[in-house]
Amino acid sequence: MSDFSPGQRWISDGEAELGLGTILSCDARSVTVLFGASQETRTYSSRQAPLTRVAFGSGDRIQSADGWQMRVDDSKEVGGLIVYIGEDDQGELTELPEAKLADTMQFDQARDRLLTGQVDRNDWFDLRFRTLHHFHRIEQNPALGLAGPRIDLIPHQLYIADEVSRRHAPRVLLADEVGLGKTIEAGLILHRLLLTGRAERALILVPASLCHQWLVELLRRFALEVTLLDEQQSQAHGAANPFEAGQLILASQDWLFANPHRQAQALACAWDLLIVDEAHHLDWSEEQAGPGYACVGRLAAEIDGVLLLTATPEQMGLTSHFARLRLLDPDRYHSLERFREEEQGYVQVAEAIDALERLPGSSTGGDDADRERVAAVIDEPDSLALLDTLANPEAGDSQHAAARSQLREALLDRHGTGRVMFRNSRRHVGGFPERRLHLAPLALPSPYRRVLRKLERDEDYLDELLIETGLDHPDVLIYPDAMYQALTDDPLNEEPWWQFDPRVSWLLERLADDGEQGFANDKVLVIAHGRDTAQGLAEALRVLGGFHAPVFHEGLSLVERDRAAAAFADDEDGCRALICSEIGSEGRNFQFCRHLVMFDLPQHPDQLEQRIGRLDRIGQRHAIEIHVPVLEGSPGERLLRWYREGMEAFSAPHGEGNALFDAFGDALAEALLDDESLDELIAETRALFDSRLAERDAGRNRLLELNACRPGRAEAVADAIRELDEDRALPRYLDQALDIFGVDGQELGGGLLHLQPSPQMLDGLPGLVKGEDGFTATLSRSRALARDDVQRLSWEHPLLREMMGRILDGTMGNTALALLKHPAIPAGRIMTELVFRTHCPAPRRLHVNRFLPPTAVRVLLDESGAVLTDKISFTGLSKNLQKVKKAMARDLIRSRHDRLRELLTQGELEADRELPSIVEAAQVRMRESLDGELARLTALARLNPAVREEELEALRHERAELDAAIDGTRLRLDAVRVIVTVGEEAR
Ligand SMILES: Nc1ncnc2c1ncn2[C@@H]1O[C@H](COP(=O)(O)OP(=O)(O)OP(=O)(O)O)[C@@H](O)[C@H]1O
Repeated sequence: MSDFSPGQRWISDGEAELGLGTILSCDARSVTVLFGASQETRTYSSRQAPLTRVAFGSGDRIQSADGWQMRVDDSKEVGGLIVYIGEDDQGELTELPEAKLADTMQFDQARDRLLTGQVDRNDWFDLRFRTLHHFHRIEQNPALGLAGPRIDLIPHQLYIADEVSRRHAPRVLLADEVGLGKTIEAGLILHRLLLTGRAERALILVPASLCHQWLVELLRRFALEVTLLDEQQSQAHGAANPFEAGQLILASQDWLFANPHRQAQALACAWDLLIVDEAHHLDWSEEQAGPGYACVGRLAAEIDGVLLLTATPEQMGLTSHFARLRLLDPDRYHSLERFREEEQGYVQVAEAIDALERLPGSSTGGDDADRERVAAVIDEPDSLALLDTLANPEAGDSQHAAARSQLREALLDRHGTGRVMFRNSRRHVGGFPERRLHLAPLALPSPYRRVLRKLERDEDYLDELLIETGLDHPDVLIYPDAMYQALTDDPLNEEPWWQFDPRVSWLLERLADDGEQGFANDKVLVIAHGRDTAQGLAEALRVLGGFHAPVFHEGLSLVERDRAAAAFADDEDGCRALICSEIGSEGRNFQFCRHLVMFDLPQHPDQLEQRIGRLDRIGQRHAIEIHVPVLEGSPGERLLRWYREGMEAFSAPHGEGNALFDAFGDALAEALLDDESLDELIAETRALFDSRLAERDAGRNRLLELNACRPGRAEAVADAIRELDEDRALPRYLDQALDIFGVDGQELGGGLLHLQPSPQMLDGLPGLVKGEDGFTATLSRSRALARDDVQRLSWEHPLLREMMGRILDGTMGNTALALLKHPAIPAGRIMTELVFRTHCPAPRRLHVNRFLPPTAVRVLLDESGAVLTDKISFTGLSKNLQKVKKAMARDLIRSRHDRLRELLTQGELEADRELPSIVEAAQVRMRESLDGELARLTALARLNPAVREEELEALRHERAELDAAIDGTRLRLDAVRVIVTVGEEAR
């Protein structure tokens, strides 16, 4: 057709991704086009070629094949070809023939796509606008990143996760008591940082025995897929750095700490977050740092965000505890001496915080006393000013509340372990099951008795025994089976310990007993201190009772351990008993079981608590039955007395185990053979225990508790999550998005939905692969919690994030044309509905999205250019629109090309009017946040000379950079819909 001539530039309607095409040849029948950017040539029938002529107009930016750019002012036609006239990058007036346009020119901007006739479906445009609207709304929701995971809303966890993940580079010790959900807290923090784009890469280091559990929890609860790395996997990467194999790497501490080469590789990668579980094993002393501490120390020096998890932070002693805090915040924890002194002052600070709650009021006596209590612990001018505000009756309630909360924060932050450590205890969280102790006194068998009597008679024999057995003191006393085994000269001919040890026959009886305290119909977890004991016991049950129980100890491979744990967890065919060694079971979740047998006792009270913590965890629905077989007259029995009478170790966690062990551990070892010294020791232990409890309630722990969960804030987060859970827009959006992406959703009843890819599905989506079965999901949190096989759909689910991301990052729905029938508007008029989006280019490390998420500005113009935005809402308009065939849409656009171009330019000016208020609001948010942080550091610097000036400077610099970045925000056209009015006859 005569429309075509060689050298003209056209674009394919159906394959816009081919780029800008050039007509090579044409005649009456066919036209051949070369698409230079994709090296493709296409020949079409001249009469029906799906091509649109590319013609730019005034204001458009175009690129030349030589790389320079031009803003078009005008154009002329020379021999059927367009020549553009405008200013180049240097502001010089110049000409550019269309043949010289860059083949690679992108037509992904809404403006270009529209003007070149590329229109998407009307419902895509609709979805795009709604996506932008919801994305902006959700990005700003205070619960973002905490609402998606499949967890129960437990206040102390939500508070910690929210508080920590708001921080720029969180570095904290999560130290809740065993089983209160530290893994969940760490998962929530990680999830939020990833979702908000403030972290991309995380390294998670956990004991080998917990690798699989972490892997499963992160996937099942947080929909996070992590890469589990071990030596074998690493070797498969050859010379490449295996830590680059994924964004989220999970690795065993045992492996990494022992492997300097792999440590160097881990250090060579960029990470945003380091998570270290069971961090009490990172020990440090002034003479020497353990290998774990050294490795984590090096990583923590490089990585901005660090989460250390431990239920028993002081298990390795106060010095190690302090060293771990220093690793997190070297500025705050610069001197052990000072740290110790500070701890003495905590009672006063805790009292001051309680007094703060009672302020303000008139100047009556009681209030004065409270004010003095607060004044006694502060001397910084900012805090004094806050106290003055509280004392000022003229200040309103909200000013009082704000001053109180800031002062509280300052006190918690500057005194005590405030910002760095979070420790919740069952005592103040509440709602945990009762613990019941059942003792089974058993006669001491003669092979054990013989040795013990000799030890009691002959003081020197202990040294001989230690040499002979190679065991440590007091292990040799409290683990008689190990002692016996070590003394056995000829293991083949002498009977094994389990043949005569009455604890074995007792256990077998219990396993067969179907009474209330028997285990015939129940699961039981058996923990023994040593791995050899655990193995021997399993053999004994098999040989003597035909009872099969898997063993779980540190010597097993990961797979073997996981297999054992899975066999135990299995409700249907699983085994009833699992035998664990001390270290092997740490951190594991066994709350589906209520019976715990302590086959022997550990030496350290924190280990005792770790044992009970396997069962006493969130999710435990029964009272916990703790069974201890006791060999009468043995050191083990004396140890039991120390635990029970000295510190009530079996009734509830008290967190004083390490202090008591530090004070009396040595004396205890001596008293294990002597009842008289034991009585004295128990009395002393009890006295210290009682006094520490009293002190704790007033001082350090009171401060920790105040800091670890602030109920008001926790409730606010939970409310925000519930609001998202109940968001009625979600099912509507989901319906529309699934339909457009080609996913079939089938209601299964009971709030369940089965999602299945349809043959038309647009590419693969998370969990959905064409030709494969999909997955079952629910919007309900409680249903998802009740059923492991059902996924929970939320705004944060990967499927929704992916669909939203594809829409917002791509061109999908950024142009449309629709018809509007309206009796009051003459037919043939056009309206343009323009959607602009804020763009704030800034380095990623600034996380500018926290203050300014992509924000939409909608402008609706009628043909005359009148602004109708406020008169006709998006929804009001949208529901009255009708779709139109693409070819007709292209013709309509072609026919109104020039007017559309003018309207687009006018729309830009209209939208720009909105920009200053958007920028200003973001600036206010940014300043509130950073100025607070700056004030905190400045105040800390006054108390703590180790806070470096460079650090304050860095923060000031960040504030300045953010300020400039936010100021540089521009609006860009994100999508445009042309609306053409039609008369009633078109109906
Ligand atoms: N909010 C929650 N919703 C549902 N389950 C939870 C929640 N919090 C914790 N749990 C479950 O309770 C158990 C204990 O949680 P978690 O493992 O996080 O505790 P922990 O403090 O890390 O324990 P440990 O001190 O033994 O390492 C886990 O099985 C976990 O899945």
